[in-house]
Amino acid sequence: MGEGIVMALKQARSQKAYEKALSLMPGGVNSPVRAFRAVGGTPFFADHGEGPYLYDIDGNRYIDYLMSWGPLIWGHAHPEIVRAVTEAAARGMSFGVPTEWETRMAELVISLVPSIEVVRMVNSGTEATMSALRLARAYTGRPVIVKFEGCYHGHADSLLVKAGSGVATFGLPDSPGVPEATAKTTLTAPYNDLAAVESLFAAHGERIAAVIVEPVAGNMGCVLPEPGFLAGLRALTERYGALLIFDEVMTGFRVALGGAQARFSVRPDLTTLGKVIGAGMPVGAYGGRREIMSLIAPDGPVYQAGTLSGNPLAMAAGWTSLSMLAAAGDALYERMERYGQALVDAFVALGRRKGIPTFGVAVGGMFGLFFHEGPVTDYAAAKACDTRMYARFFHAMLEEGVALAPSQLEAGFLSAVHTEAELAETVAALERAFARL
Ligand SMILES: Cc1ncc(COP(=O)(O)O)c(C=O)c1O
Ligand SMILES: NCC(=O)CCC(=O)O
Repeated sequence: MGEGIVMALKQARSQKAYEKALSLMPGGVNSPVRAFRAVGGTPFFADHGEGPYLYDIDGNRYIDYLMSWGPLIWGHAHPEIVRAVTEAAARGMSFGVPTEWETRMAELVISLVPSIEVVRMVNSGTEATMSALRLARAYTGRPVIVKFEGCYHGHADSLLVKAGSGVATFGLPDSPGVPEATAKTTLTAPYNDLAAVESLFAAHGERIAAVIVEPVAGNMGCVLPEPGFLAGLRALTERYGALLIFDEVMTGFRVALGGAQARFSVRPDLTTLGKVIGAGMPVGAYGGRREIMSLIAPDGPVYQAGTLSGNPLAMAAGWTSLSMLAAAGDALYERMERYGQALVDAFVALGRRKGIPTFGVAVGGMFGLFFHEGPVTDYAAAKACDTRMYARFFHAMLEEGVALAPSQLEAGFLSAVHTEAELAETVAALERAFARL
């Protein structure tokens, strides 16, 4: 560490908590990316959150841009959402018979997401993408899936191939335990490379069930689709009779109220949702054209089920959050993007001043900060970033009271409750952090 004021973090309690957790859980965590392996050091343990702030068990306060990896678009413990969940809980945690919450939620999701006519709730993004693939394979009668290098769609077998996020962070491009026969049914192409997808179709067109894509990639940092990329995928899938699946687990209700499909005006056949849809409760969903969704049991033969799917607490949280987003409208997304762009601009300018290559992207409530001269348009570029510099930067920012994702290959998230005050504080923190890099 160089010059500058270092506000040393108190860590004794988190360290103790982590040591105990390490003996009881793989890596001490319930999801690998929480273990800080990409940036080193001890993960801090959350005590509570309030609005844009996260407090750890040692009493440190952070302006939070991790936001539980995306779901918390209304910040921590938003009073309206807390009230909705508490009221629902008092009436019963789960019933195993339908509730009207589920219908209200379906109605709202369908009204907000342009391509969704019928929707099924599940409990995670992983379940959503896994189910959408099964449906696409059943609908087309074809086995093969096309995905993009560096995109992460959860941990279903078919999708753990050249995946981003923790899979990339930990260097596990092809996870042991995925049968070779399954991995072989997944073909990959570089993100933003339409010609590569065209070649895959030319060679395997009659066997390809679907192309699944993050319409803005958020699991190799934050990477925008180049103009024409999504529309090109739409045209190619149509030409070859394959389905186009937008994995909007991260982008849904985040890059625009109607998701990336609204923002970029491309209609997929199926959409997967997660994160924001549950406002912090475990929720995912998949939906699309009625004709395709009618194959799902009990209407059709494609089986997919869940004891806790459409859980009343989760629906109450999600419905309240989405209703508030609908009321806030486009202005909210414009404001979040303005804040994101201001962070990116400050990051890039500071890098330039110090001769450190920097690049960034802001889109709706999502942003990416790269130690790379840019542009970052695919996984090859994302992987070429200076991850050691990111690790130093991450810790410097933590010491300045700002929590970012603990890996270069992840996106950052804004919320509706981050204000000009947090923005100004974050820019000041960036300045002090860069002084120490
Ligand atoms: C685009 C995308 N799809 C799917 C998933 C998987 O969602 P979950 O972690 O809820 O299973 C994630 C994130 O984890 C994601 O970012
Ligand atoms: N961008 C990657 C994720 O959101 C994953 C979070 C997790 O696996 O815990």
